[in-house]
Amino acid sequence: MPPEATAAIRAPFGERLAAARSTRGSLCVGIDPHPGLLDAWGLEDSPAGLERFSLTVLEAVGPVAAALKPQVALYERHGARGLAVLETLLARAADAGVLTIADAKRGDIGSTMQAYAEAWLGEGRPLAADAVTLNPYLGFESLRPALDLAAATGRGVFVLALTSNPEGRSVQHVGGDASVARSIARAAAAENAGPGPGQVGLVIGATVGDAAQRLGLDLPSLNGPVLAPGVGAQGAGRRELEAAFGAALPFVLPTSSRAVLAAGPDTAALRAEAERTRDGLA
Ligand SMILES: O=C(O)c1cc(=O)[nH]c(=O)n1[C@@H]1O[C@H](COP(=O)(O)O)[C@@H](O)[C@H]1O
Repeated sequence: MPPEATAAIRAPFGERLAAARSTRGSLCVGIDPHPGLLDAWGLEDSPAGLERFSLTVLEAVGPVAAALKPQVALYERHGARGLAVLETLLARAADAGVLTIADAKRGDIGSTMQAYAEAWLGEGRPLAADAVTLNPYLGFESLRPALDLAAATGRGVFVLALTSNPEGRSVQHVGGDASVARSIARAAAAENAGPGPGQVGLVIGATVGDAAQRLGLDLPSLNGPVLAPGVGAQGAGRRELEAAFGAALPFVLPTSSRAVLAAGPDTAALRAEAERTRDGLA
């Protein structure tokens, strides 16, 4: 057994997320250090600017969010030094008891997927977060190494089902009752068959309207969390979340990046904006 799959040293992700939501409320804040935001904060578009931005968000928003979701592309564009900043952010968040979801949207054939799983979920790996986003385009079962490693290490995954962008429909909605999105949701639910809240979540954008109901996704039987990006900059708010999820809203973790981040760099203003967003969606 590889070192990444040693016995879990933490409670299962589903339980840890539920605990964070009950104490800090149900908002995930994305850390997306776009060059324009760095500029608006008076920071350079450089690894140093990235680090200042990331640690400020952690300090200001960590205590009032269920989780933070760094978008890894914004770190990758700075190369090795950008990824070093991401490592620092993930380590500091872990020290502060703040859950992290690495938004990496990984997916590949099984042998390569094993390496992605180890990179983002493996015990002792520098980029391991509490959870990672996964892309099931190569087939849900291609994600098996990540599903198994998450279960073994008390970490989680969020599998793309209905994404917030309009182009997603051309793949995810196809097939009516036998849509790709529905098959992904069913496969995720099968992974969460235990008694506690499961560690396999779905990504369903807050902007998708009634697509989840129309395509027959049975979210209450998922027994896992639903990450719902699209709040704020992409136009969704409380009304759109209700339209998208209805009675399944308690399982949903609304997610906002740019709209909250724009309130910085002042930490008090940033925290107040995160709280205002969170409370406005509750
Ligand atoms: O997986 C994601 O986080 C994600 C899925 C999706 O369907 N739509 C979506 O916008 N996202 C991510 O969520 C973030 C949204 O950012 P804002 O539009 O600034 O709130 C970006 O990092 C996206 O990559």
